[in-house]
Amino acid sequence: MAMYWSDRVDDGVHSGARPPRASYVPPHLRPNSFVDESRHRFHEDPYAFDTRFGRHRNSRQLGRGLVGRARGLGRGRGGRGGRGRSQHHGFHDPVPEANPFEAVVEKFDELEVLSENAEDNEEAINFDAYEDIPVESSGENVPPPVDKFEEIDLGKALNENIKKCKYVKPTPVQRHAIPIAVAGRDLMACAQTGSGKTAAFCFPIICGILSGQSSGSVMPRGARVACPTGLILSPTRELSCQIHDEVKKFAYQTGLKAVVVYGGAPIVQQFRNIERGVDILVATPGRLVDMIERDRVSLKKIKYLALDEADRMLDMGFEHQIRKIVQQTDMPPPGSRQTMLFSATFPDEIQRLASDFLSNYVFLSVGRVGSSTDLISQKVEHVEDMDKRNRLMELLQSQRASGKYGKQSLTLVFVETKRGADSLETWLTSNGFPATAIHGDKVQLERERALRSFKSGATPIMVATDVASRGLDIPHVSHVINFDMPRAIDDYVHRIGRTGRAGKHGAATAFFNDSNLPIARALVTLMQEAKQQVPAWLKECAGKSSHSPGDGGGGGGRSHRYRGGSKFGGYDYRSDTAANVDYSSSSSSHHHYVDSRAYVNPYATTSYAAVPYSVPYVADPGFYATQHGYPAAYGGESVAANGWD
Ligand SMILES: Nc1ncnc2c1ncn2[C@@H]1O[C@H](COP(=O)(O)OP(=O)(O)OP(=O)(O)O)[C@@H](O)[C@H]1O
Repeated sequence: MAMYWSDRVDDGVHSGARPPRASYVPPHLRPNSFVDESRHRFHEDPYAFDTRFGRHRNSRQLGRGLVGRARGLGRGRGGRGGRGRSQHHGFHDPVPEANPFEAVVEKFDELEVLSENAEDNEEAINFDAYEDIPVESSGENVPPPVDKFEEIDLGKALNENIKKCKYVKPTPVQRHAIPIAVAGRDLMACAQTGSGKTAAFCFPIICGILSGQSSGSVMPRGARVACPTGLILSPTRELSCQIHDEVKKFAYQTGLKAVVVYGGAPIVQQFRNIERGVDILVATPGRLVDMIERDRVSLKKIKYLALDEADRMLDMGFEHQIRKIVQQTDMPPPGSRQTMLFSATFPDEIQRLASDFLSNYVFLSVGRVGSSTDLISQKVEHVEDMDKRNRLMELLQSQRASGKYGKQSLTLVFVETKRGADSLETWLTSNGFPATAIHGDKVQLERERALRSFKSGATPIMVATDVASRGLDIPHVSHVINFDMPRAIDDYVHRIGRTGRAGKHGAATAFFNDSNLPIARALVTLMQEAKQQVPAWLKECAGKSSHSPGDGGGGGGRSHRYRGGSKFGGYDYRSDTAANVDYSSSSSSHHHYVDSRAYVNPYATTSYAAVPYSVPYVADPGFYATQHGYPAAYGGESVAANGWD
């Protein structure tokens, strides 16, 4: 008998004789009814992308049975600081879905699937785009990479789900990270945005729990404390929900239970969800701490801990909570659990902090740490603040004129402040451009509504603060506009990474003026690495900014980790002999690959020694913040208030 998704994953099913109230359906569980049934076409970028990656798409329509869904009823009241009364809207509650892959079909239909037979799909996705990415791994006895999922013993059920997801072969980060993690090693992995890091930590957790026959999901009758075996932490509610959806797909029909808990949603409902048992808990840190303090979650059985957006999780906004969760609870210590840290950016001072949580770990970087993918066509324009709206309007008008506007071509506009987001949304809408906005002052229902409206194309423009900058995997985002530049280059990398994902192309436009000078140098370097054309005026700005006092020479909060010179992979801070003299022992190894072809670069280690812009590590948690310009706060808003959960 077919197993229904809602039967397996305990998401807070309304039980008992009373029929469930029709409830608000969060976007993560809702199939996209707006998706055009005609063939999706690869979007074209506004800046004449290289079209060599374009492939013919299969005309076969994948089945898209309508999935039962409930209609939203209540409207959360708006208001600052989440003061709006939050009725029970069934946040991320279960919706009777026939099968999680029904909704997934649309998502994966985005991918270049050429044939129903997975075996024939070798070139289904644009893996060519990743072929020349340098890969570096370091640590003791690093397990070698694989070329196919079948080379790793992931178990029958997971393998079937991987096929259903149309993951024909692993992306480079998966190729390297999964064997390392499946071998039980701790891992710090850095890979470019949109390159498949989620699966890289989900597969080993699912496979490990299944093979270990752990039974965290079974709670004794009357027990109220949930004891998950796997814990995945992420910085935002939306990202946690997205990861939860991914885990559910990958763990479909395995018997594993995945639950998500996050702030802004009714905790009582989430208690009910975890009471039904949980193997893999996906959480935002604040809500998890709350649950631990109320003795409703115990971490004593944790065998797998993954931090997505790990550098964000360990910087000043979250470090305290993460330390509390990882070091001040009953969670087994490093060595007794397996810890995996993933991000597209990994400043070396954060690497140092992170090593507190790891044991004999492997450092893996796919591409240079903090680099952006060259699938994104980047453009920087000099625009004064007072001209930004007009310029934005021009860009949107030209997109509309060329047909690159609408539900198949979404535009994400990043601004610095929440107030700025609201005001730009209003202005765009009143000028005939349907827009929505997402930021941390909106109640969760409004955030989800905004995201849903954007994803569906009902409002093909979304104005966002950094709350939407990391991790979100939204199909059809073809253009990211940095209306306000971020203060740190890493934030720029994550923001533009909302486009150009999974081998697709995207475009990013940044409005730059003198107030952004501190980021100029890092921006130029980043663009040059990604083979982008850098305007001469920007190079001049970079020349000026490199001499700015206090920026360490690189600007953008990155100078101290921007190790010039090496063309290979990333940077494991342990390679810095000054930082870790023991590391250069003969038992450790340092591998460089170009893609999966083993390539040993004899000069790599020494190349790191040439650190032109290095500044000393300061054991001061405020240091990283200072580098990111946080103490001055974003326009008077604290980092936490900026929307991080
Ligand atoms: N092996 C694969 N084959 C096909 N598609 C894949 C594969 N792995 C991942 N994807 C798809 O690629 C997209 C990006 O993956 P994911 O969100 O995990 O990227 P990421 O590296 O975590 O990005 P970010 O740094 O922005 O968080 C997703 O839509 C995912 O389903």
